[in-house]
Amino acid sequence: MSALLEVHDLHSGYGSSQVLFGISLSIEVGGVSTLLGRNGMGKTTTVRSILGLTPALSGTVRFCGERVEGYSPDRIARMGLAVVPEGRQIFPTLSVQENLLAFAANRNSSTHPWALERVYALFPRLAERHRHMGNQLSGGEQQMLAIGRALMTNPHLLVLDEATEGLAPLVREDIWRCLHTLRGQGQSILVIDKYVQKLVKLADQHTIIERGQVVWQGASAALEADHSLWHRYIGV
Ligand SMILES: Nc1ncnc2c1ncn2[C@@H]1O[C@H](COP(=O)(O)OP(=O)(O)OP(=O)(O)O)[C@@H](O)[C@H]1O
Repeated sequence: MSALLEVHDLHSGYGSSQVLFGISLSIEVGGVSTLLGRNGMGKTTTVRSILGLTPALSGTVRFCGERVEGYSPDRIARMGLAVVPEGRQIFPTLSVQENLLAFAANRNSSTHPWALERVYALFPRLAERHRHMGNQLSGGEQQMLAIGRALMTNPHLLVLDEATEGLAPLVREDIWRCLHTLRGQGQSILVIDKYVQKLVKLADQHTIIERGQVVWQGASAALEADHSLWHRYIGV
């Protein structure tokens, strides 16, 4: 397998406040990886820096074999990097269907691209609500819509930042089920979340960060076996 995303020694921050101090991680094609750590440790900033929203101070970001630091967020997104951001950011005054169609594209040149029917099969709830406006949806439905909208771009890499945050346990289960399905279909995914118990079942590789630095990296079996890591760095 070849690396889809390779981040090397990334330093980044906001104005004079440096937040990342040398983050390195990589995701293989078809791989599922996580970024873990307590609140405020730099997970979202890492994603923002990969996407070009927060410019890197130094270090390299390679996506699909191309150096992308300095590229605009739009250009990186068009290369096939889709982020489901914290807070979902769906369009409140567009219907479910209009939200899904808003950015539809075939960015990974798939022979079996995502289309409305496929998203509705993954999330039957969205099919039932397809005429409802974004602002009429529950939190869980909004999250499903945000994931569906990202999939409609047919991304090489899907990044989920706290996708299960604030959701009821049953709805959370729905999101995990969907991510397992996507994994089975070969979708490369980077997940930021705090439910380690679920993540060790879903993902292959994990990166734990603390105060903007990588403190541990490894496979699911190693993370599952060492609960002291969970307590020390993730707070569970
Ligand atoms: N726009 C910003 N301007 C200045 N500082 C910021 C900004 N966004 C985040 N920070 C700071 O950067 C640090 C890392 O935040 P970040 O959001 O990356 O953490 P996180 O690990 O994703 O945590 P959370 O789960 O709380 O989102 C924090 O100290 C935060 O206060």
